[in-house]
Amino acid sequence: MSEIRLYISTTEKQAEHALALMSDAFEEEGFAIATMEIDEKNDIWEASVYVFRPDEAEVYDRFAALLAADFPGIRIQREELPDIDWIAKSLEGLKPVRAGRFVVHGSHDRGTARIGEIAIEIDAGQAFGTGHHGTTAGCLEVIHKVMRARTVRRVLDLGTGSGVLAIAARKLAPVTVLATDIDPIATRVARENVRLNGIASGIALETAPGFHSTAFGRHGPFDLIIANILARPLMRMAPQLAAQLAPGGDVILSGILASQRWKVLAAYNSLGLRHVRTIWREGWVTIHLDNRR
Ligand SMILES: C[S@@+](CC[C@H](N)C(=O)[O-])C[C@H]1O[C@@H](n2cnc3c(N)ncnc32)[C@H](O)[C@@H]1O
Repeated sequence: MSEIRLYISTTEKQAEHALALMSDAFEEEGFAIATMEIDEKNDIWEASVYVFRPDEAEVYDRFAALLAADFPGIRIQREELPDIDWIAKSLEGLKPVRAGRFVVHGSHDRGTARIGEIAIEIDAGQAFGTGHHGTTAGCLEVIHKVMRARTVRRVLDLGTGSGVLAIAARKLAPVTVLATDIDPIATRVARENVRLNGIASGIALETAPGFHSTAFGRHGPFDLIIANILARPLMRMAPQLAAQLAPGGDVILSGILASQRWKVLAAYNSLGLRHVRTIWREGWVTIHLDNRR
């Protein structure tokens, strides 16, 4: 059955607002919603709800009613999506992913990087982080933005999974990285990936739940802390995370559903961290904060 995308064209700020309205109205009923950036330079975004044909008329009317007050006169557009070929779709999942300057690829796609891109090789395995998930890609994008803007020396990658983010930071600049995970399998896989990516030094791997390790004292404080975990542990660990941040440092948080972002932001704002940007990918948000005044 064909799927239909109903969408509006907005600015980034408006897309955020539309998504909040849409998540209240549609998400509980199982309709997928999303925002995506269309044109970074001109700040053009789209906010979409996905429906199957039998629901289209009803969802269209509800979408129009939802937008009437805050987006008067906005045009709801429609795109019919082709029927999905699931085999092709599953192979697509193995294709290289581009985010920031990084291209994350499997071993079957070696040599895929274009001039100026940084290749990271990760095969799908027992640890999270091939780059295909919106949270990983969001983190990669913000890592690139932060490290392009200023000199970073010490990085913490909390919940490293496959090690993809630690590898990205180390490949981008001569930083030292402490990469930790609660799961010993993840730290083993990350160690293999570090080696596979030709990184001989600069990344220390440690198995630890949250901040329960002496490694933090040895390697911190950090100029950049990246934690792609989940909203609840991120809120719970906010005081320890903030305590590990060097003055003038940056924090990248992900694993947060769009509807949870305000609570996470509040937890970190109350510790003196300031919101810099939010990246939206497939219903997940990546939040960038800093402690510069
Ligand atoms: C969503 S994955 C992120 C992996 C990778 N950093 C990425 O961005 O693709 C979250 C990882 O955090 C780890 N994790 C979950 N809770 C943790 C905790 N309290 N302390 C350390 N690691 C944790 C999980 O084992 C998992 O490998």
